[in-house]
Order: sequence, then structure tokens, then C-alpha cells
Amino acid sequence: RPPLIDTLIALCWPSPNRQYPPPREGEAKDEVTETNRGPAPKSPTSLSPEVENAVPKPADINPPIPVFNIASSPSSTPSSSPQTTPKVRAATVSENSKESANGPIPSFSLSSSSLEPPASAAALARASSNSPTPTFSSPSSTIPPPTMSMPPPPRPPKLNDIRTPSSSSLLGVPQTRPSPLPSRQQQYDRQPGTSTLAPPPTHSTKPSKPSRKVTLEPGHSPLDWARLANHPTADLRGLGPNAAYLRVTPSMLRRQTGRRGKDAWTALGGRVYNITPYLPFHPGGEPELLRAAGRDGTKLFGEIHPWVNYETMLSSCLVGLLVEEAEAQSSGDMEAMD
Ligand code: HEM
Repeated sequence: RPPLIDTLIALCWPSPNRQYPPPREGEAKDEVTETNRGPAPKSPTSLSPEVENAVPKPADINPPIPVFNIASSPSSTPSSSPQTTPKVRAATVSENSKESANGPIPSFSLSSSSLEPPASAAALARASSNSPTPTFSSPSSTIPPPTMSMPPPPRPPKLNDIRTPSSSSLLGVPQTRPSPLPSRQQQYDRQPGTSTLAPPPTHSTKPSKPSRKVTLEPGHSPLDWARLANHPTADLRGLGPNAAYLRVTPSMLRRQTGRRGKDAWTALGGRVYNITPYLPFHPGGEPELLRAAGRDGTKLFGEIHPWVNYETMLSSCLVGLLVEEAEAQSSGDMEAMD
């Protein structure tokens, strides 16, 4: 039979124990040409004709070296061992071959399946007949991709997939499925023009109210106030330098309204402050601040901005303590007795 028929038969009825006779001189090229036809790329041992002619012929090799076949498929071994790693076993070269008569050429073939087409055998035979050195023939190009027991991890969903209402959700639940609760997408459907990076609304979100802040005059920013309040020579109390702290009665406080040339005093948390120097610095405007002038502004202050630290901001404006009328009277009597 022509060798081409042999190859075709081997292709149609591959056998794990089948010994493929190495090609004879002149046949190897034909077989390789035949087997290389198609999408399979060249094996690593494919050599150009120049290189093939340059290497010594197998007939020059005398010492017989065994051939090793590495088969990873358990079905290629007689025993059905659960081991899945490739095994190495010695294989005999066909005695009919010319090469075996002259000494077999050491070669190693890495085969992952017993159903390997004879193309690899032909390539192996060609490689072993042409190369005097041990050759590793890995027909990886003909091996189908290994089937893994674990499926590949799911691809992360695109941002569009999450936001698009028509697409399925992360959990694979179709959007068309009826749900008693509104979906997050429906709850937090963003308004046009708002940022997509904005966090969803929470309970702690400040209720949106129109700001009542005013535009302050230049040089009256909070930083300017802090600079003025901490100035060592600034007299912001309006009592003269080194004046003692006063006991302020409600009647005294009522006279300090900020009108008729008098300073504006207000009581906050039991302390009386002269708020006159702070008026142009108040972000809410002078009229707003003056609502608390001449009286106890603790409740009003707490209703608008309880988070503002007035104690620190007005520490240099402290006039004294708010006391009851009777208390002030008795303390006055005590001083008179002294
Ligand atoms: C008790 C009388 C007061 C009234 C009626 C009042 C009123 C207001 C108002 C309406 C605003 C604008 C709030 C806004 O729309 O954001 C405001 C802001 C402000 N007020 Fe007053 N205020 C008073 C006392 C004070 C005092 C004594 C201080 C501190 C010494 C102060 C410090 C501030 C600050 C820092 C802001 C800006 C708050 C912010 O940035 O959110 N206020 N005030």
C-alpha cells in the first residue's frame, strides 16, 4: 500500500496502542505535508529543509535510546488510575522501521489524548528520524482546549448593565418579573443633570431648604472674624479694657437692643454676649442676628443652627452672666454692706 493510504487509515482508526511505523526515507516529507495541511500550526519540531539536511541522519546514531511517550489521558494506560497528571512510559519503536535497525532515535512525545491523530505520530517519526538529540514533540496545536471542572468566573457586569432598566439585574433576575417592591433603580432614578456619582439619598440627608445666607461685605468673612476676635488689643465687649464680667439681669439685657446708640446684647446658654461687633460678620445677615438682641436668644439660635459653636466664636464678646433680678439685688446689697 502507498504510505498515504496508511496515513489515512491511521487517521480514521486511531488506537492508543497502535504503533505507527516510522516513515521511510522520502516518505516523511510527504506525510508531514499531508498532516500539516489544515488549521493546525507547525509543531515546535518542524524544521526547514535546510536545517533538516544539516542535522545528522539517524543512521549515524548508534546507541539505542528508548522512546518515551507522555500520555495525560487515563484511558491511554491499561489501568484506570485516577491520576490525571501525564505519565511517562517507555515505548518500543517498530522493529520494521529502518531507524530501529540502526538504533532508535531518542524522542519524547507529549500527548494528551489516546485519540491523537497520526499526524503527531508522523511528526514524531519525522522528528526522531532527523534529530540526533532528544526531542520533545508537543502537539499542543492539535489538542482541544482542556475541559476544566470549574467554570470560568462570571464577567463583571458593565455599569450600563446595572443602570439600564431594560437589562437584567446583577442576580440575573429579569426586570420583567413582577415584584411587590419598587426596584432600587426606580427608587433612585436620577434626575437629568445630576451626577451619577452622588450617593443615594439617606435619612441623614439635610432637607433641601432655600439658603438664607447673605453676601457679606469684603473683609467680613468667617476668617476675618476669627482674626479680629483673637486680636489681643481688640475690645469687643464694649466695657472698656480690663473690665470685670458683669451680672446681667433681664432688665439690663432688655435695654441693650442695638438701637439709640446702645450695643446689642443677647443671652445664649446663660451667658450674655455683646453681638454688636459680630453683626457685619453674621452669615445670616444683621437683621436676623438682631432678632435676638436685648433678650435670651438661646431658643432662636438652636432652631436655626444648633451646630454653630457660638461659645468659641463669641468668647471675646462675653459681657457676663445672666442672673435673676433678685439675685442681682441681693448681691448688690452684699457689696453695699462691704
Ligand atoms: C440668635 C440669633 C440668630 C439668628 C436669628 C440667626 C440667624 C441665622 C440665619 C437665618 C442664618 C442663615 C442660615 C442658612 O440659611 O444657612 C444664619 C447663619 C449663620 N449664623 Fe446665625 N443667627 C443668630 C445668631 C448667630 C450667632 C450668635 C452666631 C455666632 C456667633 C451665628 C452664626 C451663624 C453662622 C456661622 C451661620 C452660617 C451657618 C452655615 O454656614 O450653615 N448666628 N444665622
